[in-house]
Amino acid sequence: MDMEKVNSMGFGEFVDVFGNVIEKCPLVAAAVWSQRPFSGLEDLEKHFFDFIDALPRSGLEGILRCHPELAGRDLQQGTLTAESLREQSQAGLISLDADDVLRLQQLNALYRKRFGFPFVLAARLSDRAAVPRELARRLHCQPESELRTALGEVKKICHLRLEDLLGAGPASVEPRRGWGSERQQDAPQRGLGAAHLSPEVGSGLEGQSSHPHKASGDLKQSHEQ
Ligand SMILES: NC(=O)N[C@H]1NC(=O)NC1=O
Repeated sequence: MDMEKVNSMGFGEFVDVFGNVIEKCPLVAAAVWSQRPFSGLEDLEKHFFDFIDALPRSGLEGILRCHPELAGRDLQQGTLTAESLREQSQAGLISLDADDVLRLQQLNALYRKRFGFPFVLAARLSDRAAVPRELARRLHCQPESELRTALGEVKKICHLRLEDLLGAGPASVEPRRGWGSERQQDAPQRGLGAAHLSPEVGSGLEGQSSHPHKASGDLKQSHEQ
């Protein structure tokens, strides 16, 4: 999809296509539509980020609270959005054994209790070993810096989803200003999770979106890339 096409979209189509680049927050896309035309992906992305950055703290926390836990209840119940399912599967989180799921759920619960919002991490930039490690590390961070780190992850997820939608090729994530102070070294192996998917699990996932927005390429496709 090129920018000409994006700039020609009516409100409804734009929100249909971009409504989930911020997980379960189509309001952000609805607001960004008014800012068109966009000169390119970076410009489009900047409008999403500017909207987020202008939110009061309650709005920032609200955005974080719209995210499903990693390897959490939505995954067990099949109620993840298509995008989130794809990301969690790429990180290998859909094929954890029971002990690993339990450990992650315990860490997620501790994190939510401490900070009041779920642990958010760009799963596609991580893997099944790094996720619990990073979660355990961030549990000890100060609330204010943790809020910033989590929002930085929301922006990384947004960036990758926009790249998927705009066909910008294999998504790259260079650290950018405003993405928070999170470490990069725990997040090197994109796509690693595919290796952990059994064919049955992988093929069973494609129709599982609970979300009306288009998946950013189906799971199978992403495994074949
Ligand atoms: N909790 C959390 O980080 N969820 C998000 N991360 C990601 O990559 N996709 C999500 O839904």
